[in-house]
Amino acid sequence: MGANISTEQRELERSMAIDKQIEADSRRLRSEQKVLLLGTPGSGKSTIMKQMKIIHQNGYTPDELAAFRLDIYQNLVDSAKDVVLALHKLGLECVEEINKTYAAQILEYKVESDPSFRLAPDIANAIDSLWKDPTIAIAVKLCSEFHLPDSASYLFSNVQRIAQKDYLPSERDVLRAKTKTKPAGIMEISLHLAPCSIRIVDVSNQRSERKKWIHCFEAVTSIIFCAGLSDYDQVLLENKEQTRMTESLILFESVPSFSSASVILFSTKIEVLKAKLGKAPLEMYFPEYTGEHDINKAAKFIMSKYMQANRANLRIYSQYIRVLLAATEDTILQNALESTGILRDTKVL
Ligand SMILES: Nc1nc2c(ncn2[C@@H]2O[C@H](COP(=O)(O)OP(=O)(O)OP(=O)(O)O)[C@@H](O)[C@H]2O)c(=O)[nH]1
Ligand SMILES: [Mg+2]
Repeated sequence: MGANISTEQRELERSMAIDKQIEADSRRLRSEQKVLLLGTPGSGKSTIMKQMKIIHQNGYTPDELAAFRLDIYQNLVDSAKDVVLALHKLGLECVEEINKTYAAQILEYKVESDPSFRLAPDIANAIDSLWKDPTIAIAVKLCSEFHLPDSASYLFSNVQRIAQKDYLPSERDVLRAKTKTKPAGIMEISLHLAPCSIRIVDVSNQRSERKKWIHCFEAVTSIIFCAGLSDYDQVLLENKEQTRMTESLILFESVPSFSSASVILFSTKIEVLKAKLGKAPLEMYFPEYTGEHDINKAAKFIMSKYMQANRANLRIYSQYIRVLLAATEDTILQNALESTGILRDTKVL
């Protein structure tokens, strides 16, 4: 009899524990917001994830920072190779004779995948010298077909620090690097911001393999759509007829076919737009644009193109106005999410 009571008692306790767990789970699910980052490749989705980690999760540990070392070397060397190839393509020659030799060296150089690999001081000097060649400054300023990768000038300016033997990437370096993600890789970050939890999902390689990641839309509360403001003059490698902005607008227009969640339209790369307006006037691409080099007018105009693409009348919260207030590019990278309040002000969600 005693044994029976204790069995019943155990059953009851188990059942109560299960009920408690179900209740806790459903409370958690009710209060959990799932946010999906959407946007064309290079529009800044992973940079937002990194920002979240820095702002809300105490940033990166030294081991985590060290894990970015090879990516940063790779970004630096790839950007230098891009510069050399762009000079060749445009028929531009370096002013300094030595830089012609350095250019050849850069094209030959390979970053190895071994974690103990360190950037050779010779190659750092070659990149440093090439970057300072007067031809580059002229091409950057005047040549609309000379596209530097977004973080190239930052990485080139820091090349000697990056090439130090004991180099440990800083958080700023991490934000500037394009990290190699697995094809169709899905990254998630969970933030506990009372009174609710927010799970942000970043799906890389959204240009292809849509079938594989479309399930990420299930139960999505909001979508953060990243719109690169500087994309208007850049053609796609895959399709020379289309600019990155056209591709982005097409993706934005297709959102309602797979989700009815509210959309936060988040503009990125404002400082890249600012640097570009002089040499690639917006009116060359959109004759109806009349704002000349005014950064506020240009950003507003580009965002209006997205608003026009919102044919299904999604609920859109545009975030560019406050982002525009940030003056320098570093402030933008560091403050973009804080200033927009996307995650601090849960009412936005
Ligand atoms: N200057 C500047 N660079 C930015 C900004 N946002 C992103 N970047 C840079 O743009 C590059 C691409 O950004 P990512 O965040 O990797 O782009 P993504 O949307 O995740 O790209 P995929 O993973 O290929 O889909 C990186 O080098 C970033 O540092 C911005 O607001 N300003
Ligand atoms: Mg990414």
